[in-house]
Amino acid sequence: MLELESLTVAAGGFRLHEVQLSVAEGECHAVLGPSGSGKSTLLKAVLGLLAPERGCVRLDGRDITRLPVEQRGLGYVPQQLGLFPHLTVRDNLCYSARARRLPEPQFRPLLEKLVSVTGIGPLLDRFPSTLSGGERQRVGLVRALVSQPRVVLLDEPFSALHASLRRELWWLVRELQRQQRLTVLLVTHDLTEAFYLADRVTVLLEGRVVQQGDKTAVFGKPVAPEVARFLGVETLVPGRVLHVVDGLATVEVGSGRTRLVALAPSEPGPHVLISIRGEDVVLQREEGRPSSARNRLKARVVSVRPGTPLACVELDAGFPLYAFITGPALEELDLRPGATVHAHIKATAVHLIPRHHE
Ligand SMILES: Nc1ncnc2c1ncn2[C@@H]1O[C@H](COP(=O)(O)OP(=O)(O)OP(=O)(O)O)[C@@H](O)[C@H]1O
Repeated sequence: MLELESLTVAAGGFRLHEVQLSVAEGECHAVLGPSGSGKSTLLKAVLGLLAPERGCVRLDGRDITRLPVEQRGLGYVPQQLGLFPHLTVRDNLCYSARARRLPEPQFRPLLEKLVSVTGIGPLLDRFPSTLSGGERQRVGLVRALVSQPRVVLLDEPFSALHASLRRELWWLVRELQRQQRLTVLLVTHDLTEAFYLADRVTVLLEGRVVQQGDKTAVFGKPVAPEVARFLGVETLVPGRVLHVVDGLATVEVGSGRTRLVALAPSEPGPHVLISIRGEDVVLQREEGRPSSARNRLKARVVSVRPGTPLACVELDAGFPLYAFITGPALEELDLRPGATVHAHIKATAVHLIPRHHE
């Protein structure tokens, strides 16, 4: 298990504050946050490239905070991939395994498998400077995994790859996690990647942990408006809780003409921010179709933004509401600006973020 306790790190004028984080064996933990929030600084401190001001890093209960990088037993795929320019791809790949004195028969089968899955076989005799960004990323990933570290730190490892290869490598990482109980600490901008790969996530904003937990809970129930915005929640409107009965809250939206039913907020208090993910809004052209959704709103289409795989439909439901639907559904429903639709939203998909300042 990898544990960070009250880790405080300074990098120039920037400071990462009191980070508390633990990754269980075989688990993938994603650190998410906007550019400049301190994600790479966090990884560098775990790896030993930056000395923390306070706090500690433990691996299986052992304090490794002051150990040199090479003695920590961590695999690392940095953003700047750090491949040795004077070594061929093949020698780069074998370097860390040999440095860890792994006998060839022990890493050869895994190396061959990784080379084949990532498609870097034709690159083995080339030098890093001749590779494209995506090729370098694949080589960097294979190099980190082939030395069979128990914990691997990945800093935006798939960002230069096209979508299909990226997904294939997600599969690979997941498979290695299952087979070898590989523990992964992943830094990414890509929310889909985090959702696919991670078991738990930490959201960093301006050097502080603002939310941490199971990925479904964090994505579904952001604790603060900034987290909701960062996690791509489209609908965020102020509301007022009118009453709570049996765990269900009735909320007045915006100016008060529309009401929604939601799960009760985590803290009492009337003022909330209502957060609804676009994927959770189901659209119908005709009224009266059976539905288990507690919220059924008549709305007008304001605009349609095509996209792959989901289009974004902006609606006026008495408040600005955004729905994500697939291309075929968009055609089937023939949604154009001005059209009337019915938006169905389950109470469990309406999340209320407490607001303290009113
Ligand atoms: N050595 C340094 N000197 C000065 N500022 C630094 C130094 N290292 C990092 N910073 C600053 O610290 C902040 C956090 O940097 P960091 O690389 O950790 O962010 P990040 O969340 O990984 O960003 P990105 O997603 O853009 O990679 C940034 O504002 C960066 O400019």
